Amino acid sequence: MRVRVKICGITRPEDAIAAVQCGADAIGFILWSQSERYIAPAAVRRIVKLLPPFVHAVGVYVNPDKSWVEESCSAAGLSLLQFHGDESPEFCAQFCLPYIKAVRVRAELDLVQYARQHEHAQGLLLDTYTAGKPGGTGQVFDWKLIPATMSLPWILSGGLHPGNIADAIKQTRPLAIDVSSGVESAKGIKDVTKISAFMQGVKSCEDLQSS
Ligand SMILES: O=C(O)c1ccccc1NCC(=O)[C@H](O)[C@H](O)COP(=O)(O)O
Repeated sequence: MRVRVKICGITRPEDAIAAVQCGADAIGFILWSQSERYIAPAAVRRIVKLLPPFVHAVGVYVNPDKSWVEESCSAAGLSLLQFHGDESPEFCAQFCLPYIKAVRVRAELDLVQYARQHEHAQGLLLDTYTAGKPGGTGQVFDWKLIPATMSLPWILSGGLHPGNIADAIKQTRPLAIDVSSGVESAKGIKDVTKISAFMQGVKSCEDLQSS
């Protein structure tokens, strides 16, 4: 099966269109107002209307109020939720959309146990731990910390870019990958040349993926 790709931190329609034309499977929108990549739900909705069917519109939240998720996910027209903070499994599972749970990988965290706790998640998004920054850091974590087996599908994230994506896929064999900083020219502004080079890197691993 080919590796699925989510391009996160989209704020402009033209970047969403470029990502989809390059083969992205999911587009991520940061619905956490403290991010430089924040986008308001009404603006998300305008972009979502441009997406073809079967491309996921993912809303990214960090320790949100229940009411904010309810209000924004319906206003934005999301198809998938991504919780990127310390949300409990019960909190994440209470909405009418499927969710993925982001986890910031560090040696002292038991990912196998974490996956078991989030049994209702569609998958775990493995991201880099940086104190004080929930996500979108552009930093890589130590891929050796990924367990050989987990009870949930997982998505590789954190510091991926055109120059390391092929190695990342070869070394970790992820189901899916997620990128933000590595395909940007500035925070929230994507660079089509970088998106295209990133997707070429993914495609260069296709033989490996189907073997
Ligand atoms: O991108 C942000 O600003 C952000 C802020 C708060 C929580 C999550 C955020 N991004 C979520 C993502 O899914 C990013 O793509 C992921 O953290 C990887 O980012 P990067 O290392 O920049 O590729």
